[in-house]
Amino acid sequence: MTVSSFDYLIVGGGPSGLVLASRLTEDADVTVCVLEAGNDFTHSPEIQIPGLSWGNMGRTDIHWMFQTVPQAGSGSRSIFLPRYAYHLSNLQEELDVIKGQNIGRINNGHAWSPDKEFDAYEKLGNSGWNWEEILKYFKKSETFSVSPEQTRKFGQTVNPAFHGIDGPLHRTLPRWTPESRTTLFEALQVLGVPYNSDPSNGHNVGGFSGYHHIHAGDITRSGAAMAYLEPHKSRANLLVITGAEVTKVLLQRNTSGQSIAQGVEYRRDQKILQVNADKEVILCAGTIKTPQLLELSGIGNRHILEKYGIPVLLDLPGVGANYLPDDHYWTSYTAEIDSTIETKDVLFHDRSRVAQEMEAYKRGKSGMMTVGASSDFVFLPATYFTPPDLLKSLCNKSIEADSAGVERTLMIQKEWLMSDQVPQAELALVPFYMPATGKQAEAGKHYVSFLIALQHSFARGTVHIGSTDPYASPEIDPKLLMDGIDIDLMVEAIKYTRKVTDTGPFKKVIREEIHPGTNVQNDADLRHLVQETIQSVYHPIGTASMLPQEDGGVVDSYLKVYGVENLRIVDASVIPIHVSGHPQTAVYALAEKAADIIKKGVL
Ligand SMILES: Cc1cc2nc3c(=O)[nH]c(=O)nc-3n(C[C@H](O)[C@H](O)[C@H](O)COP(=O)(O)OP(=O)(O)OC[C@H]3O[C@@H](n4cnc5c(N)ncnc54)[C@H](O)[C@@H]3O)c2cc1C
Repeated sequence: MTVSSFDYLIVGGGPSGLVLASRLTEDADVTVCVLEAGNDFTHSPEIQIPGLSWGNMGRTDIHWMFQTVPQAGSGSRSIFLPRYAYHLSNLQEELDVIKGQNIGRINNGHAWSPDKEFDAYEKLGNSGWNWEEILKYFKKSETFSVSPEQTRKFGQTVNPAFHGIDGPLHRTLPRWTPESRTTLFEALQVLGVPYNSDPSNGHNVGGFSGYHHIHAGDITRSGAAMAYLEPHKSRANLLVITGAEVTKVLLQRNTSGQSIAQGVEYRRDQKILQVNADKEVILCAGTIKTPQLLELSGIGNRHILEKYGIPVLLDLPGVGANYLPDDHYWTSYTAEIDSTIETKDVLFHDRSRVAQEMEAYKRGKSGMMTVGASSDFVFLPATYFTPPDLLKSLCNKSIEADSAGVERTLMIQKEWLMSDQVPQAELALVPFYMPATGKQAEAGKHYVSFLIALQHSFARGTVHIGSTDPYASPEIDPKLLMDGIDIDLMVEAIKYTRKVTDTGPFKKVIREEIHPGTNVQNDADLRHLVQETIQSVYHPIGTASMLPQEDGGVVDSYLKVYGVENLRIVDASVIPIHVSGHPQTAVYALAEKAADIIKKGVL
């Protein structure tokens, strides 16, 4: 067995792991080793070119192909829940129970969340975690660029109060927008939904064109690997080992009985190896794998560990417990539209058009390949799309909570339900055929779809080991739609989407509703449709929540695991409550702040 040692061992090269690796090795005297199960795809065109990113969906070499356990609340279906692996590049994709890998990961990381949502971290007992603080780190992570033409088109400038100008990650506005964007914003105006020219300023309600992690210069995707790792790969104090799957944290007890993390065990090329941490082991393995690693190492709910014969080093019932499955689980609306309106459907049916668009991308950095699937969004508080009586009755519903922390997050979410400043539903405009069920598009026809997603699901599930096999998937049970609130909100959000497409300018271009379909009208049918079609957008959090220990927390506000020395968690699993913006930007900010905490020497 080969053993070596570093100051910090980082388990997982996703966004959080790579931010930490880059920031900690700014000090040449500090040594860091990143162990990542996946491989490095940073420079492959499928990762780099925004328009090709969707083609990565389902690639087992890039993703951990997780699947949930069958969901009683959604037709006993298992929901596909991919996770990126080896985030040395930053992607986005999905699927079933093995792993794929990709170091770094790139997404539409959006900071679009209102100040109130981040302030909730502090309200839950995490001192120093609030909007002002998170904004500081958003800005540290970002270089935001807009051209004069984009300022004219989107009404947005670089406002240094809310945007960074020299951070590692590049963000910009889309170069190509679908024709249906204008139709959408006109219809919203008729309905009284405001246009929001900068949803990053702490107020994210309304319709807007989102900015993406794309380099404004060469229009390639800007993710953790490209932004945080590539420029520093040659640092003598940084080692990144890919294809290294960590199987457990090595813990010892000192003479006073305190558990101390000493290193990790990992598998690479069929060999089992060990590496030691002189200062800390930092878990950045993500919401699904971090709780699994803790449990396999003897940290977790005593009953679960005992069930699998794992010696209990620390009884910490919060591990794997506060699983907030998705802030954006979704169904869809799809309709055929007037064929004079240009959509991306051409890319699915016309090879010569694909070649033409690739050429436009290569030569002029223009056209459909400069953007991902969706660039235009509507963020709606429930007060915009839910009748007041229904809202009141949803707020009065009681939901079972298995810890004080969960109970408090649910209370906060109920307050947000009544707020006209906290969005509850996102409609993402998808300019092509994308129904949530598998009907086929007809070649030559043009379609518009909306991904209709909830932003603050009330579901609370679990992620626990289902065996002692470190290479097996943990049991993922999001308990989708079991809370009695989400399904009603979803039904109302679908009705509102129909209202948008039935309004003025949109109504004129709609030919036929394909999904849900004109035969699905009453609430009972819509509820059934939601149960049968709901999908994940792959934004899980919370399985190692930052909360007071007595409230079911796993880490304190310095991200240190309660009751263990030298073990920290810095990834999406510590986020205790969802924000309405897509989470990746929050993860970058979290990791930037964590790096400062560690550098300041908070042990
Ligand atoms: C398909 C898809 C699309 C998404 N789209 C968006 C989007 O558009 N916008 C957005 O904001 N968010 C998006 N997300 C969510 C976003 O990717 C996550 O919130 C974010 O990546 C979380 O970062 P993390 O560092 O916590 O964990 P992860 O990104 O999950 O990184 C964990 C890393 O640890 C590695 N790892 C895990 N276990 C081990 C082990 N035992 N040993 C070694 N390495 C290990 C993994 O391979 C992975 O590289 C998407 C996610 C997916 C899966």
